[in-house]
Amino acid sequence: MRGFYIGRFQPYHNGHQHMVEEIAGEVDELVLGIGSAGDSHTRRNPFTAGERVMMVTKALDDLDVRTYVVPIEDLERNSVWVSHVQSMSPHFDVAYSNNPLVVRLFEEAGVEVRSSPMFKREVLEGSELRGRMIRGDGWRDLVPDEVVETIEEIDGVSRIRQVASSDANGAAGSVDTERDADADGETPDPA
Ligand SMILES: Nc1ncnc2c1ncn2[C@@H]1O[C@H](COP(=O)(O)OP(=O)(O)OP(=O)(O)O)[C@@H](O)[C@H]1O
Ligand SMILES: NC(=O)c1ccc[n+]([C@@H]2O[C@H](COP(=O)(O)O)[C@@H](O)[C@H]2O)c1
Repeated sequence: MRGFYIGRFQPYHNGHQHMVEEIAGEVDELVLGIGSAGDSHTRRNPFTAGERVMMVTKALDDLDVRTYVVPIEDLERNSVWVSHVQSMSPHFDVAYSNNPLVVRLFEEAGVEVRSSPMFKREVLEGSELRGRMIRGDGWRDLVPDEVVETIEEIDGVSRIRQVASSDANGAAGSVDTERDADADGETPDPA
């Protein structure tokens, strides 16, 4: 049986790794989708698809399950997104996600979906990690060692600080208003 798990992985952290280890116990092969693959160099999506491929490929090297890493760009239309995913991925039998929209879209398309409880979500959340990198607070213990290596190789902390501070919405310096601060085209939350 082949499973599919998609995330933005900005960055790939120990919550994702925990979920992958659980999935690995249920499937023979795993497709890891790198979501929002066209996005990079924003506060919410600082890393390129290639950099995220590197993070997850290295972090999954010791995993006992064959893994295929597939970058998947976003589409304007949610209604055809599952077909888009299927067109980019090896065939899969079950999708894993804790994202309510993703769960709904797969279920409506007739794909079996499995969810799992969030693992240490108070710290293992992408936005929390990005905030820690910007502020200079501890983040290295919250991601696999291979992700630390990749982020250091690409000078990722310096990048995320720069894109956060040069943000077009004038939210420079703010570390708590990521959605507002991001210049990636998302509609900001109302103040
Ligand atoms: N701590 C966690 N435990 C279990 N699943 C998680 C955890 N964090 C994220 N996930 C799940 O992994 C998938 C990919 O998540 P994603 O890449 O958006 O990470 P995130 O930590 O939620 O990041 P962000 O804050 O950037 O949105 C989603 O299904 C998400 O619900
Ligand atoms: N219409 C679309 O392009 C569409 C719909 C649902 C999810 N997605 C993507 O799937 C990924 C889901 O990952 P998260 O669970 O990490 O949010 C994200 O990259 C998200 O942008 C895209």
